[in-house]
Amino acid sequence: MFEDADEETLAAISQWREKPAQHQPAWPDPAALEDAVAYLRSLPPLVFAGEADQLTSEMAAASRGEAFVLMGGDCAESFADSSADRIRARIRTILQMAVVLTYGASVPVVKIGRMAGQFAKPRSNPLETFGGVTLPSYMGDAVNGYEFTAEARTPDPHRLVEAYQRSASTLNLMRAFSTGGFADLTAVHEWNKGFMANPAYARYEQFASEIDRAMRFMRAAGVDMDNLRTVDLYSSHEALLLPYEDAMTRIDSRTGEPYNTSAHLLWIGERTRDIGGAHVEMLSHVSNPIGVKLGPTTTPQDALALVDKLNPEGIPGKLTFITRMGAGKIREALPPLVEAIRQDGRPVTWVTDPMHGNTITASNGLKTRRLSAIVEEIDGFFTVHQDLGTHPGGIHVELTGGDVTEVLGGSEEISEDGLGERYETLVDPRLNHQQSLEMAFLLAEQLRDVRFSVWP
Ligand SMILES: O=C[C@H](O)[C@H](O)COP(=O)(O)O
Ligand SMILES: C=C(OP(=O)(O)O)C(=O)O
Ligand SMILES: [Mn+2]
Repeated sequence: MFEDADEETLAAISQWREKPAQHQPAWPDPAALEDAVAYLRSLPPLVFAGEADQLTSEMAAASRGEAFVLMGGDCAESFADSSADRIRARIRTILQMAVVLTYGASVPVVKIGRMAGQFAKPRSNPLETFGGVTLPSYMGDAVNGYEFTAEARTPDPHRLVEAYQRSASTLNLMRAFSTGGFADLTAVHEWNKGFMANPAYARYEQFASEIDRAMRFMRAAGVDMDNLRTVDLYSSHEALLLPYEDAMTRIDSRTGEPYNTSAHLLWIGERTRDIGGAHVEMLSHVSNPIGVKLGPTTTPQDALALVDKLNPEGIPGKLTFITRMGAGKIREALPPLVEAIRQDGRPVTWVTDPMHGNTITASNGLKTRRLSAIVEEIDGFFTVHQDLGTHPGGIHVELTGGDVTEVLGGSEEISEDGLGERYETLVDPRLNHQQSLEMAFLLAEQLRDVRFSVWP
């Protein structure tokens, strides 16, 4: 399925080594890093080239307004939370949201987990000081431990191998859950009815009962519900750790093209999207669908340079811009980028990340976000695309399947005082299960007003 690269291809893939690489851990033992990378190179791919191609074509549909993308998962996955129960809860949340969004948009929802590999984080500060002691910041379980001790915080390359293993077992469960009956539309709909049983969500009752009627109609009209028992669920993560991503880059024997086999879709973070940097160089050589986070300082020239580098031929679905502007900035910051890309003509899939531009510090010092700001950024994203006649292609969110208290607001209001109760995230605050579903209902109401291009 995958074969050895010829010299020319290898040389092309390796060009990232000549470029400046931001946000790489200071590995104390380079020989141990090399050993871990050599071992990873000998391990099988986690995803297959044909699956990545399938996702490219689905991202292309989203760029044309014929599908809507839902990407979601932890800010930072952890080894401890890659248990069956936690993975199942996250997948269940994504599936429940997807049903609501599918009804709202009346187009297929492309489901992508921010999981099975989201184990590395860029940090604002490489060092953290606590009680007079300064140590390396936590950079994700693929690099170091969260515990504030010198031992845990020292980057350890064995963690790269564990990240691969955890990714493999997570992906195995994702595949099992998406095809083994867990994703059955009828069952997912029943879970949503369970959510709606809480009077806190009474304002979504009408929408939920419309979905219920649609389900009854499908059954009455003779739709074979047995055909609606499986879904496609893709994996994605930020391609941050270059040696790991390089080790997972393999040659597809069908086409001779390199693919990053650590996930279906890889994205480049806001902090590493420098056009002359190693991350952009690395992903310019693989055939997967690629995302790039774009913050409010992005210029139209930056966006066009990324298209030139990452999708010079304008392959539909190949390049997704994940904008994370902030609720107060998106209405000014996004239009010039969308205009420039439209004039250029090469297709881009536009996705909104309404989380990372809306991070605040609560009075008790915890990092948080307001659900109202998240919803406001989504609203700005839709408004900009509606005004320009372009397609809002999807949403990228940080969420978890559990009942955490990390994001403020929601109908089961989480206040600043309640934040500390179950604040479990290792890096950024995530929507809990209920807030995720509530956001899906709010978004679905908005999607109903969007004119998707498959509609007559
Ligand atoms: O998503 C992650 C964070 O926004 C990023 O890693 C920076 O976090 P920090 O400011 O806590 O370092
Ligand atoms: C670090 C992240 O985002 P960004 O690169 O947009 O800041 C993230 O998605 O967790
Ligand atoms: Mn984050």
